[in-house]
Amino acid sequence: MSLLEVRDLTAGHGLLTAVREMSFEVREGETVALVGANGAGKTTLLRTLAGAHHATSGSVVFDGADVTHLPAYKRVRRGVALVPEGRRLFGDMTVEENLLVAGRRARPGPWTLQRVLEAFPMLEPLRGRRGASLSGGEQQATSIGRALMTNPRLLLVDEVSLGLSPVAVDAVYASLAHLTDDDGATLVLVEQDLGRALTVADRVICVLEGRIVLEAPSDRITRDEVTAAYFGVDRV
Ligand SMILES: Nc1ncnc2c1ncn2[C@@H]1O[C@H](COP(=O)(O)OP(=O)(O)OP(=O)(O)O)[C@@H](O)[C@H]1O
Repeated sequence: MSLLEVRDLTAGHGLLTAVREMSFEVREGETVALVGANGAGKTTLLRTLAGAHHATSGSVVFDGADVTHLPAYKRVRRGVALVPEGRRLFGDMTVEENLLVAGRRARPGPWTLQRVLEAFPMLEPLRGRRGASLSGGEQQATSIGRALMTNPRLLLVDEVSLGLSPVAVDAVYASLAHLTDDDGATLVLVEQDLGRALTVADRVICVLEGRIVLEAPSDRITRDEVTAAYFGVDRV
């Protein structure tokens, strides 16, 4: 059974429709990469799945229950966690405090402060550092760790690589691989780097102007085919 079922989902900003009648499913344990140019609607889609943005029409079914009209905090309790674009840490709070705050209303589950620090070894020496003083990669790790503290069944990660050095991207992906391989986590992530998306994801969904234009298992699609869909170019 699918963990997530998205049916004809539409969402927008005022008069602008950013997500147009999107339908797709995500199975438990699967990693799905959302790719598409800037402004294609990926962030609006993730925020709508998390309940941080209102759906105009269509539905979001999580673990068999319709959550379309549930606010974000209630979706968190059911196991949906969003790592937002820009990371949005509490800058004046330490890494440890950022993690503990997220854990306060957590679902019961395996993720504790200790476990997050084990999954992201780079955070252990930074426990007492303020969020605002961290590098981009350290902030991204803290932001993912914060989402894990809620014990999610579905982790939505926006712009994993944005603003990170190649070394930091590798470190963050190593931790994500650990989550999917060892813990069977279900991931939907936005990734601008197509090569990376095809490597880490089981399936790639390409979005163009708010619509899904290509959906395929990563091992049955070429980078050229994704690039063509990405730019809306028809290749014969
Ligand atoms: N707060 C907002 N107010 C008005 N329009 C918005 C807002 N956020 C996004 N949009 C518009 O909605 C459309 C989809 O944007 P969205 O951020 O979801 O795309 P994206 O694929 O995530 O792009 P990016 O990679 O730049 O984040 C764009 O046309 C964008 O300009």
